[in-house]
Amino acid sequence: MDTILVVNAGSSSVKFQVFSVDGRGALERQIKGQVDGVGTRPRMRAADAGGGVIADRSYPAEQALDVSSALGIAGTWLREEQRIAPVAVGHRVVHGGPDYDGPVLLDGAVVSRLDRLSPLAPLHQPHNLAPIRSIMANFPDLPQVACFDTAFHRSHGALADHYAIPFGLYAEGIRRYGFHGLSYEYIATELQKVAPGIADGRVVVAHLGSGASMCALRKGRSVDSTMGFTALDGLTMGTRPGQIDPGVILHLQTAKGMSAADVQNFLYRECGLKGLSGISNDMRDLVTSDDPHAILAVEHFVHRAALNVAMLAGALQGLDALVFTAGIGENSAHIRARIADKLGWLGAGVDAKENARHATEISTPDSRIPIYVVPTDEERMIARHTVAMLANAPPSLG
Ligand SMILES: Nc1ncnc2c1ncn2[C@@H]1O[C@H](COP(=O)(O)OP(=O)(O)O)[C@@H](O)[C@H]1O
Ligand SMILES: CC(=O)OP(=O)(O)O
Ligand SMILES: [Mg+2]
Repeated sequence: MDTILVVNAGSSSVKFQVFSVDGRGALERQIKGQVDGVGTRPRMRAADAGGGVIADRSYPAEQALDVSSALGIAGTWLREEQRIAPVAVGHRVVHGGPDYDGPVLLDGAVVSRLDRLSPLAPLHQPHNLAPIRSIMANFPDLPQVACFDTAFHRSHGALADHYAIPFGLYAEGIRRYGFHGLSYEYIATELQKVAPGIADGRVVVAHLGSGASMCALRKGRSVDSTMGFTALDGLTMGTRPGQIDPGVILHLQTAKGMSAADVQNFLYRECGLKGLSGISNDMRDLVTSDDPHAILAVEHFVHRAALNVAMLAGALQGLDALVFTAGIGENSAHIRARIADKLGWLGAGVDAKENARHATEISTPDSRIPIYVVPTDEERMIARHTVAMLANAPPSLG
């Protein structure tokens, strides 16, 4: 049986999965792992097909100071200890720019083109491309497929896609792309199974992780999202501010003499939960803290999330369901309850018991809006795209 490796480098973690694929293209997960706590408490964990732990290792912070080192840890373990020999590798690549509305088979020219988008996703794109280059150098015949966060949002209409800036800049690629599209695409397919009654309705999906965004789905397609040209806009995030008046940036440059590089570092690494709390970018550290700055940071996250649900409900002209997913959305009953509480005026209500056990449906029977928790699986989505790409490009299989 063939094996597919999937690599998903996020802003604070490296996730990977190994799938077996049978002759009909059906996928079965063999290994699921991640290296997280990058720069703070690096830890690699991996489980086998049955969910049994096959690795759980902690590393000194200086051994995984950045996502590249985390990629090295995962790669060495997969190669040397698990002896993985995949027939193809699927990668999450955050930014596809205006050129890509679907997955692409990678070669040197495509990688160069994607590299030009690195300034638009400095926390992700370089880490997405690093393993592609390294695999290309060491295994030049191994097919590699890039799957983009932006692709699923290409269904947006002009109103969602344009900024109110001179029209010609759109053709130069200055658009509201949206991100986390692989997660939303997966959730859209999952909803057909777990909540078929609402899967074709108007759904806001809240992908709340280290990077956080929301997507307005209508009939399973993205019609709007809180992120735009880059993954900076929208919600309060771990280290990114979310929505911010561009005047603040101008002020930082003119009054405080910050360079473009300073501002980039500030916006991607020093803001959000980390900047507000002065304590941590990790929601787990903040929800358990009674420090007033931590309390403000959590309240800000909740407030902005609730405002954005209402904004996207406006884009959808109604709301048939709200779905929570990703690290915070799947694991923090506390944050879910607080966001839902702020949506009480819309008729949203959370059942404390169902929420505490992370049930699929956590709303009360009389909630006007059904609320779901659906674990995302960007890697499985990437594996599906990779298998489909190989089926359409059989020569690469060899
Ligand atoms: N039990 C929990 N309570 C609160 N936050 C959590 C919990 N588990 C995970 N998280 C949050 O999830 C975030 C990671 O989410 P994830 O979707 O994996 O992010 P990314 O893909 O951007 O690295 C962590 O930063 C952490 O704050
Ligand atoms: C686009 C983005 O912010 O991704 P992540 O949440 O994985 O950092
Ligand atoms: Mg992620």
